[in-house]
Amino acid sequence: MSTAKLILAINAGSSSVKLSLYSSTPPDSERKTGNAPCLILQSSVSNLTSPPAVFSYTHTENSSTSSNVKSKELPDVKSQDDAFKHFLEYLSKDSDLKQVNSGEDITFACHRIVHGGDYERPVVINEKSLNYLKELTDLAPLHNSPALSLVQTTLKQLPKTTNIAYFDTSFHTLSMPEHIKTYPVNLEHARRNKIRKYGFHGISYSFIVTEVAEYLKKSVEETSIIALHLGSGASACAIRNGKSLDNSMGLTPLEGLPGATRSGTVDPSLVFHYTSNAGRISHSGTEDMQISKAEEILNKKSGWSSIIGTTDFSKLKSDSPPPHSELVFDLFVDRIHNYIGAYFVKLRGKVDALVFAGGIGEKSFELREAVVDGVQCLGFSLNKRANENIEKENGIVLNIGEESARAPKVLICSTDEQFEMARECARDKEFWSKL
Ligand SMILES: Nc1ncnc2c1ncn2[C@@H]1O[C@H](COP(=O)(O)OP(=O)(O)O)[C@@H](O)[C@H]1O
Ligand SMILES: CC(=O)OP(=O)(O)O
Ligand SMILES: [Mg+2]
Repeated sequence: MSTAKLILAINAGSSSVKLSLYSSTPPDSERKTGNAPCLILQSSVSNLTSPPAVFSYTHTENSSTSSNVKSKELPDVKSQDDAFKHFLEYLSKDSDLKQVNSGEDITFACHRIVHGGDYERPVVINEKSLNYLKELTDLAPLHNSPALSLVQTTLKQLPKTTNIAYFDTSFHTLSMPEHIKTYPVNLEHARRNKIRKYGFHGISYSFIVTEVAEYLKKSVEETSIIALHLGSGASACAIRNGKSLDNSMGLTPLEGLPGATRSGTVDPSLVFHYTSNAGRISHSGTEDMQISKAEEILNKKSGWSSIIGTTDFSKLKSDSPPPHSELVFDLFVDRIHNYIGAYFVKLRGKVDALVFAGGIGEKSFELREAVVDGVQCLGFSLNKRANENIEKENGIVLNIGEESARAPKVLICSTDEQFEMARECARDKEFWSKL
């Protein structure tokens, strides 16, 4: 009898929901590494911030099944929860997927929850942990609330499934030094109110450093990189000897690089000049999310979409780019340079690679070229042909740098937060022992 169980990994991003279904046997008591989960199905709903939303659904073992969907527009899907419900309904009607007869077949649901507060590792979702996470919703206004509504939907629709929360913050929490985590404000007040730098995209950075280390044939503990996760939310991370040293995001995912709808770092007094009622509660806040007008503007009405009118970054280099496209492109490259320069210094120049990831990092060759062009002084150099022809290459990590024994590499990593959660889940004896 097979002991394999199904793991559904759910990644609610700010503009998308990405879902992957895996099968996995229980962790091996002999081997520490556990078993790599085996991918059965991949699905996503993207463009949630530039409707209509687009649905895709692919059986990995059966490329010819009629259940597969390449890209279908879903005009009625407006939120992450709508997207998840659409996926669950589609899955329940998919008679070609032999491994799933009903929702009861899914043993674990791994949820990406962006803000985990003080949680240092993943946690089973129960009343206590759910209440704690609800208290954090205001600290990740674009993420925690939608992700928790997916948790509620899972609890309702898949009542037999064990739900586990994985946090973007955990990767940074234990290793980021105190002087980097601390904001220069009254320490007592900051401690009482849990005000510090948390850092985000940690599930992605954990995946990236593991895969890059394997590519470089080094151990994770010997691998130091500057990683850029550039998607609807964008951040940079300095990883020293496999661990997070610094991340450009802060108390919330607003700090640092600009995003599709987020301003990133601005002079903090800008909010008082921008609107005189900045501190009032926003009308778009819900019962679960009490955000101020200033937070709403900086999180949802800023970023490049506020300048070019779309959250679709690929429009910047299209045949008819919107007005101010060049300004937005140059501004983004400039802010990325700020972090590469700073992190190169923080890593004392001991950098194995500059790594591009996320929707923009993986797809925009123009952005990669402009970024690398500006950091040649640090020894990075690009192979333009390789950079422009990555579609022809296979592999999770691709080299787009000029070959040189001494120079740091320039890499693209197809990041996979769903796989990272499933991989962690597959080797966690504690979670399996409670089944
Ligand atoms: N070919 C492309 N060129 C440039 N940007 C792209 C391309 N395809 C997708 N993107 C951008 O990637 C971003 C989404 O990245 P992703 O990491 O999937 O987002 P999320 O933050 O929702 O997880 C969007 O801003 C989208 O415009
Ligand atoms: C933390 C964050 O910004 O996530 P995403 O890029 O998925 O929106
Ligand atoms: Mg994302």
